[in-house]
Amino acid sequence: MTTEQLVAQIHKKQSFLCIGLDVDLTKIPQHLLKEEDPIFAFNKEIIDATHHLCVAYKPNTAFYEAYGIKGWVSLEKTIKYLNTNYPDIFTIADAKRGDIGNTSTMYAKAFFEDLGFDSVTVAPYMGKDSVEPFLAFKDKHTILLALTSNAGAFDYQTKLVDNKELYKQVLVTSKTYKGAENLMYVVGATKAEYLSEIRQIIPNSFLLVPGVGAQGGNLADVCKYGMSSNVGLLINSSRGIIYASNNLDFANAAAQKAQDLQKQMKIELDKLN
Ligand SMILES: O=c1ccn([C@@H]2O[C@H](COP(=O)(O)O)[C@@H](O)[C@H]2O)c(=O)[nH]1
Repeated sequence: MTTEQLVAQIHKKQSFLCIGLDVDLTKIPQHLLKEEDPIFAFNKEIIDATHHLCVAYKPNTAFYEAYGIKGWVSLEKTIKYLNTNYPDIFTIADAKRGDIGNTSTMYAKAFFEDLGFDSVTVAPYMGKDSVEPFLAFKDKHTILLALTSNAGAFDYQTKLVDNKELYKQVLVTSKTYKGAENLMYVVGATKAEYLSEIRQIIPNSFLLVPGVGAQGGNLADVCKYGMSSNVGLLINSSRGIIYASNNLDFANAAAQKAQDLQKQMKIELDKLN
């Protein structure tokens, strides 16, 4: 999917919500455990109930890898289900990969070609030759970790390197990479106060913003400081939506939570006009 197509979907749905599919078998409704593939059964119901309220889904691969080969099969079924039934949805493999060049190429093939995701999250710390292999794929997006939502973000990301915070070095340097037009960046909703300065460096790049809901980030603050003229935001909520209920009504409860966020997003989008 191109960035222009993503922006068009945001305006059509009046939403820049990304729903995180972080499936933990200890948290899903018990009746689904009788299904042959409980993870996929859960995802399918969540997706069918919420697809009209969001523009993106983000399975975090850790939640699938934790279940071994069965988990990987559930991930594959989930992305195929999305691509077949909801081709206008932007898909994010939250895998936080990155390695020496030939290995990064294999990661990119795995997520873009084999699984068919639109984007993958990548850690920037092995540098240019670890990121550019992902950028070589047409109409696929590489989402670099810039300033993450967790407390440990302050361990390294805000430290000065050549008189500039490391996360700013990541933003400035990555803009020079071949294929940089397909870069997006992760900035935590818990770091909203940094967004004005981030926007001075990358005025129009899309930001994937996790950390609203369970982690305490505030949607209005993210929009106030982080929204660009092309919207430029995908705000993610995982636990706050998918675990709204663990009863039979779980998918409706998830849709209600998603709608609450979508309504707030509509108000923010109206301010752009
Ligand atoms: O800085 C980051 C980068 C990634 N994440 C991931 O996003 C979701 C957040 O889940 P919630 O349940 O909405 O808190 C999860 O997959 C994280 O691994 C992040 O939180 N912060």
